[in-house]
Amino acid sequence: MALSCSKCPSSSRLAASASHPRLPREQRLAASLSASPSSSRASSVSSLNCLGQRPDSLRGSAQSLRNRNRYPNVVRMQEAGFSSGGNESTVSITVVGASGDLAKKKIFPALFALYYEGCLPKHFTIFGYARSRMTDAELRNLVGQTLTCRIDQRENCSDKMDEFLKRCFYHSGQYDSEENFAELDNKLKEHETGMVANRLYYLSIPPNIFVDVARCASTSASSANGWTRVIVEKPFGRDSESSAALTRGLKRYLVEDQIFRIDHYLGKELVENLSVLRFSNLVFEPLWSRQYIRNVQLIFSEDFGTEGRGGYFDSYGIIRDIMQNHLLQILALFAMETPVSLDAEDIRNEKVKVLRSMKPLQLENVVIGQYKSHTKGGVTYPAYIDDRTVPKDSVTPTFAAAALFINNARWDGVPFLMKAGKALHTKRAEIRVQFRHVPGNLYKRSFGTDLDRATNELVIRVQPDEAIYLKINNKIPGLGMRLDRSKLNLHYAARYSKEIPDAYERLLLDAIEGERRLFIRSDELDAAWELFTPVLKELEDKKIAPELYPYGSRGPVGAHYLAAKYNVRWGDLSADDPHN
Ligand SMILES: NC(=O)C1=CN([C@@H]2O[C@H](COP(=O)(O)OP(=O)(O)OC[C@H]3O[C@@H](n4cnc5c(N)ncnc54)[C@H](OP(=O)(O)O)[C@@H]3O)[C@@H](O)[C@H]2O)C=CC1
Ligand SMILES: O=C1O[C@H](COP(=O)(O)O)[C@@H](O)[C@H](O)[C@H]1O
Repeated sequence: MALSCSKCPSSSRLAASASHPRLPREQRLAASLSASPSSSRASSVSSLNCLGQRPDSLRGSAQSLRNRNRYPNVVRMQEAGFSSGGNESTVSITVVGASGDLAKKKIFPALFALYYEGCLPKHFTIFGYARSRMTDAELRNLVGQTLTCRIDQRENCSDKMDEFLKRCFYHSGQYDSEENFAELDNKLKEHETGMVANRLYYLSIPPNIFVDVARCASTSASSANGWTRVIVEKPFGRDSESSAALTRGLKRYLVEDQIFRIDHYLGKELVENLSVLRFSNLVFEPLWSRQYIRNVQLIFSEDFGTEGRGGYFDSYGIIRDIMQNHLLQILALFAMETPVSLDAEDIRNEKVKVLRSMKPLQLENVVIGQYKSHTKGGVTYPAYIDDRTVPKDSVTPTFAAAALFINNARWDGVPFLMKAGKALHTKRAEIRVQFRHVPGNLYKRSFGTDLDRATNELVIRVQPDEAIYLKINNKIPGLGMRLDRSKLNLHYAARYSKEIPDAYERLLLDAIEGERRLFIRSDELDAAWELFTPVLKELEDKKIAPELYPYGSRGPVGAHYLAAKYNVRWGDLSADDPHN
C-alpha cells in the first residue's frame, strides 16, 4: 500500500489547480464538504450544490421542472442540498459489496492510506454493506487483516489502524431492498447528527445490480442536507447498447454529476502526469503530431492469467477489460488537443472530441489470442480454459493487438497500436512514442541498414518501476566517431523518495472533493463503445478463434504481423530496463 500522499500538497497534483487554482487541498476538501450555493466563487467546488452541480444550471425553471417530473428523488436531494448552511460537515462512505475482492484488495486499504496521511475530513464514517452476514467487529477484523499484512513498519501505524477501524461499521442487506437501505440510512444518521451529511457510495459489486443499488440508495439512503455521490466500478456495459441502457437506468435515480465512473488507470501517477509532460514542456508539445511522430504504442502486459476471475472475464474478454477503457483513456489524454483549462469539463470535452475523431476499429486491424498451458522449469502453468469457471470451448481473447487511427489534422495516418494481454512474459504498462527518422541524417552510416534504430523513442512507463525516458543517439566518448543509443532517464525511484499513491487513493479523494476530472463522463463512454462495439460483435458473431500462445510467452506472432503492416516494430519491453 502506498502511504504517501503526505498531507496532499496541492503542488503535487494537477487536481490541485483544476477547480481551485490557488487553494491548498485541505481548503478544497473543506469547500467541497460544506458545498453551499451561497458561495460566490463561480468556478470552484464551493459554488456547487449537493449534487456537485452549479446552482445556476438548476435555477433555469424549465430544467428544474423537467428534473422534478422525471427525477423526483434527485430533486428532493438537490433542494435539500441548498439548505446546508454553515454547519460542520461529515462524509459517510458506504462500500457496497464490502465482502468482495476489490473492497478488500483496494478500497479499504486506499481509505486507510488516506486516513493515515490526514487526507480524510475530520468527521467521517465508513460503512460496509453486502448480503453476507457480518458484525462490525467481523468487518474490522477482515479489514484489519488486509491492512496488517501490508503496512508493518510505518510510524504509529498500528495506532492509526485502530483509530481507523473504530470508524468502520457494517450493515447487511439485499441490494434491491429499499427497506434495508432505510435501515442503513438510520445507522448513518446516528453518526451525522447536527452536521451537513455528505454521502459517498462505492458500488463494488457486479454491474447487473448497479441500478438496484442506485434506486435504493437514492430513495432510502440519500443525504438529507448534503451531497450524495456514487462511484461506479467497471464494466460499464458490454457494448454501446448495454452501456446506454445502464446509463439510462442510473439516470432514473441519479444525475450525471452524481455518477463517478471509475477507470483506475486515470488515477495512476504517470497517466496523470501525461498532461503535465505535454502541456508544460516546450520540448514536447511542438513534436506531438504526425509531423514528428511515426507511431504510438499503448501496451498492457500481465505475467499472470485470469486466476480467480475467470467467470467475470469470460463474458468480457481483454478488449472490454483493458482496451476499451484503460488503454483508450490513455490514448485520449495522449492525443487530445490542449484543453481550455484544467477544469474537468474542459478536459473531458477534449477527450470526447478526439474519441469522436477516431474510426471504429476494423476487424483486419485486430489480432486476438488466448493463453494455453505451458511447462517451464518443471512447473506447469494452466491454460485459460483450465479455469473451472471457463467453458472448455471458450474463444474469449486473453490477448489482443489493435491498430487505431485518429482522423484529424494532428494525427492523420499515425497508427496508434494497442497491445493487451494476460499470462505474458512480463508485467508492464507503457506508452511508447516512436519518432520519425531525421531527414538527411548526417550520421546515417553509423546505423547500418537499420535506420529505425536511429529514431528517437519516448517511453512512459506507467508501471511497475515508473519512469520516463527518451532514447537518443549519442557520441561514444573518445577520439573516434562512434554513436550509441543512450537514455535520458527520469527514473522515479531514483528521483523521488516518495512512495507513489495507489490510484484508488487519488480517485477516492477526488470523489470526496467532487473533482470529476479523472472520472468518465457518459458521452465519453458512448464514444468509447462506438469504437469497439462493431468489431466485438463481428468477432463474437463469427466466433473467430483466438491464436493460442503459451502461458508466459510474448503473445501471438500475429501481433507482429499487424504492427509490420504499418511499418511498426513493437518496443521490446524486457530489453528496456530503466535502470540502464
Ligand atoms: N477485483 C478486481 O480486481 C476488480 C474488480 N472490478 C469491478 O469491481 C466490482 C467488484 O469486484 P469484486 O470485488 O471483484 O467482485 P466480487 O465478485 O467479489 O463481488 C463483490 C460482492 O458483490 C456480491 N455479489 C457477487 N456476485 C453477486 C451476484 N451475482 N449478485 C449479487 N451480489 C453479488 C458479493 O457480496 P455478498 O454476497 O456478500 O452480497 C461480493 O462479495 C465489479 O464490478 C468488478 O468488475 C474492477 C476492476 C478490478
Ligand atoms: O481493471 C482491471 O485492471 C487490472 C490491472 O490493474 P493494475 O492496476 O494492477 O494494472 C486487471 O488485472 C483486471 O483484469 C482489470 O479488470
